[in-house]
Amino acid sequence: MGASNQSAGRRPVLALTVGEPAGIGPEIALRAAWQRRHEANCVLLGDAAYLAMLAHDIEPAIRVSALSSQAVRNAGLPYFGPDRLIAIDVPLAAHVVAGQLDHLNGRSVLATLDLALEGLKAGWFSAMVTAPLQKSTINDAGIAFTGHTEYLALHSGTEQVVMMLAGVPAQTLGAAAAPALRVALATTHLPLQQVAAALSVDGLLRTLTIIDHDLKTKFGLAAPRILVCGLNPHAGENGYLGREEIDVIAPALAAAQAAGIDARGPYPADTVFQPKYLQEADCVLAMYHDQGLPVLKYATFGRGVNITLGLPFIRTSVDHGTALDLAAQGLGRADSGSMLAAIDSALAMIAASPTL
Ligand SMILES: NC(=O)C1=CN([C@@H]2O[C@H](COP(=O)(O)OP(=O)(O)OC[C@H]3O[C@@H](n4cnc5c(N)ncnc54)[C@H](O)[C@@H]3O)[C@@H](O)[C@H]2O)C=CC1
Ligand SMILES: NCC(=O)COP(=O)(O)O
Repeated sequence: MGASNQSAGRRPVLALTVGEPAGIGPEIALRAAWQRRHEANCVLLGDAAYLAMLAHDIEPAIRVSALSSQAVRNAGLPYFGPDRLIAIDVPLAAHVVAGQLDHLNGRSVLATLDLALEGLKAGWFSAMVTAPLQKSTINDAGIAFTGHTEYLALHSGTEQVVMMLAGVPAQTLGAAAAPALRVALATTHLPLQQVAAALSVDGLLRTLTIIDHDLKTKFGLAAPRILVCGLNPHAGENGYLGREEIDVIAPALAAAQAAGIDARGPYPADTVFQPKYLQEADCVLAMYHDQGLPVLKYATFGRGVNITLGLPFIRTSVDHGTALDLAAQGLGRADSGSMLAAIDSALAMIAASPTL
């Protein structure tokens, strides 16, 4: 999957799904794609007429040319220069009111992901970058959906993937070779009550194997160092505050170490995010969503990137959601920084893994 469509000298082609139409996704996708038009050929996947209208309102200089998906299927994706953005039309069912969700548009949002998957398989795109969607709207449209991460795994036939967010913390911004904070998750969008039961020795070993493999192949790290959090307070306090560290996490770590993976722990989650530990690490593996992501967002919000490891193609995304509150206030409120970072990360990963 993901055969490269690059020719010498051409900009990498990225599929940009524009996300929930009533949120800030279409605006930040247009702004970021235009800002990076000399570095990447960002092909927007969304309602082309809506995107052209929005582009004009953002900045009249932004030109959007529409293509139908059938035309691309028939003749391939034509190469365009940086004087315009391309939108492959995925029509919406209902008129968009900024800030107001409409479940009638849920299927169209999902269809943009399907088109990106099709295009990655067909070699139209080298990577996909996703703007935020509203998970509840897709469920309201009658389709069970927990997130891009799970959907892309399922629809690319990938048994297990790993969600990882990365960003450069504010205090090291601007420093030469500032190290990124990377936080991966052992479980993704799961009710908290189900987290402990979802952890297993085999599952954690697979997670550590995917992180180790992808940090080597997509990030160019020769020997990734992974610090692993415990699940319970004080990493279980020798079993007095829970046994998952003893029964599940430590055996998974031993198996990973035996396989040559530099994974250490389990560390109490409330101590591992100190500079003393982080400077010895390339990634921290948290056991669940709200154990790891608040730390990452506190340190890097607005510049962070969400990356799905383990997929047979490159997928990056923003570190934030649909921000309906901002969308409702009109254009120009949302920060496109994370979308730019998601594009830049995808480009860096393409450069680090040209065979993908
Ligand atoms: N990759 C994705 O598709 C993601 C989707 N979501 C979805 O987004 C929806 C809303 O989630 P919330 O928890 O409300 O988080 P949110 O990130 O949409 O909003 C939280 C706060 O951050 C602000 N904010 C978010 N993005 C911003 C930006 N680019 N510039 C300036 N301010 C920004 C918002 O105005 C709000 O005050 C949910 O349905 C959630 O599932 C959430 C995270 C990622
Ligand atoms: N908090 C991260 C998040 O919700 C993103 O999920 P996904 O849609 O990228 O799977």
